[in-house]
Amino acid sequence: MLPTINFTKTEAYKYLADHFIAINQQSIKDLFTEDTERFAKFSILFEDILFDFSKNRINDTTMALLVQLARECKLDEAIKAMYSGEKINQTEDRPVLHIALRNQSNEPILVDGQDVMPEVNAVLAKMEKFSHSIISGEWKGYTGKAITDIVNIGIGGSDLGPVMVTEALKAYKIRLNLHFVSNVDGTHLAETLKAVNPETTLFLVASKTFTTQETMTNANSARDWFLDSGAKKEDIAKHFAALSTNAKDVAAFGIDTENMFEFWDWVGGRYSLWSAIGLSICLGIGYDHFKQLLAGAHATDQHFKNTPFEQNVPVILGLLGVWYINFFNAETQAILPYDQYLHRFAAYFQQGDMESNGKHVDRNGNAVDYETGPVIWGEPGTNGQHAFYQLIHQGTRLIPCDFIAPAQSLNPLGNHHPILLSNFFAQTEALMNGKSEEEVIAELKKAGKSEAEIAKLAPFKVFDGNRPTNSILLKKVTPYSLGSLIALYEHKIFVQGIIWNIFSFDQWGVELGKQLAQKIQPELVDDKPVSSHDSSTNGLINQYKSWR
Ligand SMILES: O=P(O)(O)OC[C@H]1O[C@@H](O)[C@H](O)[C@@H](O)[C@@H]1O
Repeated sequence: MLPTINFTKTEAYKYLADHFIAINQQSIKDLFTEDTERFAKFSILFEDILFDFSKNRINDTTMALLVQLARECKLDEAIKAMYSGEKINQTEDRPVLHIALRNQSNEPILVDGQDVMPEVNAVLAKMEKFSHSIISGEWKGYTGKAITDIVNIGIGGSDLGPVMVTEALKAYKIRLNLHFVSNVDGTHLAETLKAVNPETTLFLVASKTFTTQETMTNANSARDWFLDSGAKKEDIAKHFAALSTNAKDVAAFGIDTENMFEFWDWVGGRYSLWSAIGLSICLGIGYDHFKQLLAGAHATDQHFKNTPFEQNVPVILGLLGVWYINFFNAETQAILPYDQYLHRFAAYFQQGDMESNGKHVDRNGNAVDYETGPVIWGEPGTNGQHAFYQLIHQGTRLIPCDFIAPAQSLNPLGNHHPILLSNFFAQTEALMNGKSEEEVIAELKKAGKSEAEIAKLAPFKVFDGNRPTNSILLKKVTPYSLGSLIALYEHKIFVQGIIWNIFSFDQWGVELGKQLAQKIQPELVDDKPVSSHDSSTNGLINQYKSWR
């Protein structure tokens, strides 16, 4: 059982509330002037990842109190409970064990007294064998040709992780072309099918439950398309595989259970890229690289489990988020990767974070009276700079930002990378320092502006600064470092869920819309006007019927 402490009633929270008043008067810039050790103090080198959190609105007291908060909320007990396979996903009565999927130490992890590692390793071995035979061309399609294209059909956690990782590691691609179909909008599948040949395509139907409407609709249409191409029913075995926990429905769909890659109900959808759901990753970059991804995540798992909170990257990331959300009233968190390959990183953690911590009922079943999970958003730099950074620099809202960049480029083209990185360094400096009125006036004078022009323009050119950022500098994007980075963010979400006293591993909030859609679908079959809803929904449905 997880602790059920209301963090706003802790001693640390009370101290933090007082401390906030003091720190709110101070600028990060001044904090740097006061403390020459600040960078050394507030940065952590974890393997090949430098995590610099010194450009935050914190000092020694803040960090000590935040750590005290984590202790009072019994974060240590919660971490132990997760790692030992306790059923901490209490509303679904399941353990939360994505750490087992990458447990390279092979130390037993028990669920109901049974070690899960042999099963985990057996599926990994099956993935290894299968991906080798597809990549090598040994596996043949129904006309005897090698597979050239993989189409992963899945949605949510059965799509976003593999998409993000295969994009991030595109430089490691071996030979297969990867496609991802998630949206039930027929356009997604239709456009994908235009680009592939049924004789050389392997479909992966990725669904934990194997009941998700969008995925099953896309999978059925893909199967029809395949059979319409002249293939026979028995050829499905050569062109369809399933990644699922539901063997019964996989067999009913017509997929040979030999081609089923299993995982378990203790793997949350949004934490499943490490499981059989990662098969598209194996096929794209090869099993050895997939193993490296798992090894990187395992290193983070060890760090999270064994490192004192003061030096623990996910703990600090999580606590800083709490600091801004619950004391500074920040509503959003930006994730800004300065790496084109990481262009889906923020989108991936939109599900990871918002589906986990977008909750308003605490672990006692009571509505909370404080804010919980933030809105996660972001785009790769420098594109974001030319789009929404205006608001981050001069808008009215405080937006904590995570800047992420690799020191080494995988495409060292001319001077592109130094230009990219100079922007990465400049932005966090600018957000912290801002530009004072005196500086603006001096600049305008130098540019030869008149007194009147200066008075008119100066207010618009001032930057308040004092806007907090984390910088995460990776040596290089590799399968290993990416695995570590993803796991850092996963555990950050866990930390925040524990502090906010919410359940991070269920997702009841996605059900209502699904239920209503199921009810509406039969109402769309004929042209009769509907009157069973509110006037807006009736009006929209009836207009749709008259236009289609
Ligand atoms: O893998 P499945 O069972 O098809 O589920 C896909 C997604 O379905 C959504 O409804 C859930 O909110 C996600 O968490 C999940 O990842």
